[in-house]
Amino acid sequence: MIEAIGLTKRYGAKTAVDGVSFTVAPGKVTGFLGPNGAGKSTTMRMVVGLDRPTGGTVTVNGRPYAQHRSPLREVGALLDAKAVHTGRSAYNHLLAMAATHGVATSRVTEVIEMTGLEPVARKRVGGFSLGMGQRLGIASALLGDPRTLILDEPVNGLDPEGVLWVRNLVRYLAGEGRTVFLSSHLMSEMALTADHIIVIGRGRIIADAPVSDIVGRASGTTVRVRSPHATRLVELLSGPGITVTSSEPSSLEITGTTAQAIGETAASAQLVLHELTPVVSSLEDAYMSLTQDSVEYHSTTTGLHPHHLGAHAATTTPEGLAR
Ligand SMILES: Nc1ncnc2c1ncn2[C@@H]1O[C@H](COP(=O)(O)OP(=O)(O)OP(=O)(O)O)[C@@H](O)[C@H]1O
Repeated sequence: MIEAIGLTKRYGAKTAVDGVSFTVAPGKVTGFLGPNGAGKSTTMRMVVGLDRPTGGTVTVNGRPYAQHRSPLREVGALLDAKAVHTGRSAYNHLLAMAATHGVATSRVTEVIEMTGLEPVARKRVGGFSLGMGQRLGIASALLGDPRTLILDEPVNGLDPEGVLWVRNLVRYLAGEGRTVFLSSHLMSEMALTADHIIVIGRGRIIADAPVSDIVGRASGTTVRVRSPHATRLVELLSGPGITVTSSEPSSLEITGTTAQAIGETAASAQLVLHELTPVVSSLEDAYMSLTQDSVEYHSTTTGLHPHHLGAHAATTTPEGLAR
C-alpha cells in the first residue's frame, strides 16, 4: 500500500509535483500514466526516499520508506535501468545487493530465473542492451521479495515478447496480493496491464479510477452525424453543453447529447440522416482528451484525432474525471 498526501516537489521555480494525494492498493496493478515531464518519476523517487518532498507526505506499507528496517524487503523499485553501469556480472551485482541487504544467495538464482537472465547472468552488466538492463532492474526490484513494487517505465526498450513478459509478471505479482505501481506514458499498454489508473499531468492528478471507468466516462460523449441538412440540424440542436465540430459540410461530430436525441430531433424536423454513430472512445482517446491540456510541449504530430482538437469544450473535462 502506498499513500501520498499533498505530495509536492519544487525545483527552484519549477513545481514538478503539485500537491498530489493518492492511494495505491494491494492486490492490483495500478498504472501511473502521464505525458513526458508530468511528474511520474519525481513522484516515484519521493516514494522511495530518493527525492525529499517540498511538502506533503508519502508512506509505503504505513511508514515513510526510510523508516523501514529492511526497505528492500518492503519495496522493490526499478527507477532508472541505466543507473547500473558496472563491470560486474549481473549475477555478482545481484549477489552484492543480496549480501548488503541480508537476502539469501539462493534468491539471486531465483530472480535470475524469473527474469530470464540466465543466458547473460555471467556477462558484464556494462555491455547489456536496454532490454537486458530492464530485466536486471526488475530482478533487483524483486530480490527482497517485497510486498510493494514500484516500476518506472518497465517496458521501455523491451521487445514485444519482453513487454508481454512484464505484463504477465506484474499481473502475477498483484495476484499474489502485492502492491504494484508502474508508470508509463503509453495508455495502450496500461489498458492491457493495469486494473486501476492514476493519470498525472503537469504535476497534478487528473484522473484516479478503474480502467473501465476511465473509458466508460469518456466514451459515448461524441456522436458522428452525416446529413445533407447538417446546417439546419446544428441550428435545432444548439443548446448549453452541446459542442459541434465539422470537418466537412455534411459531416458533424457532436458532443453533449445522445444519438437517440439527435435522431429524434432530425425525425421531427424531417431531416434526412446518412449516418448517426456514437463514437466509443478507446482508452487512448480517453487519455488524449484527459491530458491534452497538460502536455508540456505540444508537437505538431501529437497523434491527436481531429475531433479532439475541435471538441475541446466537450462536457467531459479532466476535472470531471478526477476523484
Ligand atoms: N532535478 C531536477 N531539477 C529540475 N527540474 C526537474 C528535475 N527533475 C525533474 N524536473 C522537472 O520536473 C518535471 C517532472 O519531471 P519527471 O521526470 O518527474 O516527469 P515524468 O512524468 O517522469 O516524465 P518522463 O516520462 O519524461 O520521465 C519536468 O518538468 C522536469 O523537467
